Formats: sequence, C-alpha cells, structure tokens
Amino acid sequence: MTTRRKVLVAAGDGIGTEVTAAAVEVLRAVSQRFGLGLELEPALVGGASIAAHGTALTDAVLDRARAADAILFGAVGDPRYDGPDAPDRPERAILALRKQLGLFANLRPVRVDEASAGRSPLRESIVAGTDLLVVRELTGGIYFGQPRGREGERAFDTMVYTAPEIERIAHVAFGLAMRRRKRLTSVDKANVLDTSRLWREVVTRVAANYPEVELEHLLVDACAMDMLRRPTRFDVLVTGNMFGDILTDEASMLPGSMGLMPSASLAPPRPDGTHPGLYEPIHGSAPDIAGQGIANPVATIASAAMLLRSSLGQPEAAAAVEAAIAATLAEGVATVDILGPSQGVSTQTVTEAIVARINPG
Ligand SMILES: NC(=O)C1=CN([C@@H]2O[C@H](COP(=O)(O)OP(=O)(O)OC[C@H]3O[C@@H](n4cnc5c(N)ncnc54)[C@H](O)[C@@H]3O)[C@@H](O)[C@H]2O)C=CC1
Ligand SMILES: CC(C)CC(=O)C(=O)O
Ligand SMILES: [Mg+2]
Repeated sequence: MTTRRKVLVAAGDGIGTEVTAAAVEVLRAVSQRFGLGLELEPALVGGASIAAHGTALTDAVLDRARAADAILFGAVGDPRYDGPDAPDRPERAILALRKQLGLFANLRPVRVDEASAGRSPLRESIVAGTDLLVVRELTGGIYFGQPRGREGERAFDTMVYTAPEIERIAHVAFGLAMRRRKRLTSVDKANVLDTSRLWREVVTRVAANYPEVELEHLLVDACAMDMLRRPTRFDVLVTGNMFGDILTDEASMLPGSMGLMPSASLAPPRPDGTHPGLYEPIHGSAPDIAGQGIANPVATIASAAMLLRSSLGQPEAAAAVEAAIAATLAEGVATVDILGPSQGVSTQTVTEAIVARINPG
C-alpha cells in the first residue's frame, strides 16, 4: 500500500486554532509511536487568511489541499468579518474546500459512552447506548444552489438536487449500514419540497441493491423530535446538506457537547481503498469562549483518528487515539462543557492526558 503521510493543517479562527493545536500534539505522538513519519503542514484559512491575504482561501492553499493526503481542519468564522463591508466571509473557505475537492460525503458519528452519558438519571435513561451515524450530503443542496442573491429587501437561495448526487450519497449510506446494524433512515421534507420527493424516490431505488438493509423514510421535523425522544432507535441516517448540518448540532446534545462530535468529509475512494478527505469537528470557531484555553479538543482529536483510518490507512494508530480519548474521559478528565466550571479542566490538560496514554514514554 502507498505510504500516505502529508497532512495539511488548516486551523482557521477562534477555538479552531486551539483544538487543532491539541490534535497536532496527538498526531505527533501517534506518529512517533507507530513510526508514521507524518508531515504536518500549517495553512491559513478563514478570517486568518482574510487578514493576511484579503481572501478566505487562497489558490495556493487550495493547491496544497489538493496535493495533501488529508486535511485536518479547525473552524472558520470571525465576527470581524460578519458585516456587509467585509472583504470576504471566513466560512467561504470551508464551503470552497468541500466543493473544490469533491468531498461529497460527510460522516458524523454520535456515540454515547459511559463517560459522556448524561449526568442526570433521566437523561441517561434516554441517551445511554446511542450509537448512530449521520451521512450528510455535503456538496449540493441549498448551500450551493444557484441562483442565490440579494435584491434590496428581497433575498433568495435555491435548493437543487440531482438524481446522481442523491444516488452516490445513498450508496455510501447503504454501504455503511451494511457494516453496522443494517438499518437506514432517510431524512427529507417530502411533504413540501420537490427536491425531497426526488430524494425519496432515488433512495428507494438504490435500496433494491441492499435487500438486507431495512430502509425507513422520516420527515426532518419528526426526525428532530425522535432524535431526542428515542435516539437509540437510529443506526445510519442519510440526509441532505442543510438538514444534516442542523440535525447533527442537535445530536451533539446526546453525548452532551459539540466538543465531542468529530467528522470526516470524503471524496470517492482512491485505488488503494483510502479516501481523500477533510477532517474537522462539527462545531464552529466559538467566539464566546475563544482565547480562554477551555475549548474541548476531543472532537478534533477524534477527527484526527478518522483521518488516520480513512485517508492514511492506519487503523491501529486510529484505534490507539480513540482508546486514549475514551480512557481519558472515563477517568473524569474533561473540559468545562462536560464537567462544568468547578470540575472541568483546560484544553491543554485534556490533551496532555490523551497524549500520555498514546505515548507513555
Ligand atoms: N466548519 C466550520 O468552520 C463552522 C464554522 N462555523 C462558524 O463559527 C462561528 C460561531 O458559530 P456558532 O453558531 O457560535 O457555533 P459554534 O459551534 O462555534 O458554537 C456553538 C456553541 O457551542 C460551544 N462550543 C462549540 N465548540 C465547542 C468546544 N469544542 N468546546 C466547548 N464548547 C464548544 C460554543 O462555545 C457555543 O456556545 C460562526 O462564524 C459560524 O459561521 C459554525 C459551524 C461550523
Ligand atoms: C459554514 C457552515 C456550513 C459549516 C457548518 O455549520 C457545518 O458544516 O456544520
Ligand atoms: Mg454546522
């Protein structure tokens, strides 16, 4: 198998820089322990790139992203560039990377383990045992549809999906369901939207290739409710770009924090079976806590584990990182979003505890 090892590290803004620095420490430790020879190359994106170059994503960084074996991404978003006169919007960087690199499949696992199960008995009784995977279509839908624009007091966006776009994400989701508990929930708004009626038709068609998978269709509003009422009933969910974005922020409250939610954004596989991919926590730059050293680094470190497995073909190294995260949380070492201000520790303390478990030397 080809040795893949060049990782572009695009930290971005706000807590993106803090949680990415933590994941880099972990990648260095795992590289040392497993002799991976990882090359970690920093790159400016988002507000940091606007400040330096006037644009959220330079062509040079896009070229480096194309050439890398994988990308570790923090988060973009900076209130300084929210206004109408801003030279660019930081968020354009992540949207452009997804589109330009063809990262159409966004996998967002949600697991509730002992350590993160709710701290109230009622909550624990609902969420314990949750193990679901949201497969979000990432390069189509309303975030990319044309036309879009603003005409004075009127603004518009367009939701577009084509059958081939739906078909390929459906195949990814059915394939993953086959390797899990063989249940797939397709989430749409077919009672209102034409794009959703096509979505439902195409997913049903693709299902014929996977007779062992039990398929159900669920409207997105009902899904939002059931995600909180009975999350353990879900195995794999497949949905469009915006619904997947919203449902996964909601799902982060099952383990208890956005800071526990990793993600992988994948392009079609290479001949050796690995995928070009971008790996990022599902959260944003969190300006409300940026600079305080209290951001939860677990989502980004768990994203780095996904990177090792899916883009670099290093399942043992990935498992070592995941085991170190689980052991650290189980021992009660966690940030304030999990344990509250009196017991929560800093980003650095959690990171050091994870690194120490990977590389005790
Ligand atoms: N992929 C990306 O780069 C994303 C960028 N954004 C951008 O981030 C900026 C802030 O957006 P928000 O709506 O505030 O969403 P956010 O995800 O940054 O924060 C939402 C809430 O969760 C908390 N939180 C998030 N991550 C955390 C962590 N690791 N540890 C502890 N607490 C955490 C924050 O403190 C905040 O209270 C915006 O500019 C938005 O556009 C938002 C989502 C994804
Ligand atoms: C810029 C946004 C679309 C990013 C986001 O919220 C996400 O991907 O979860
Ligand atoms: Mg989001």
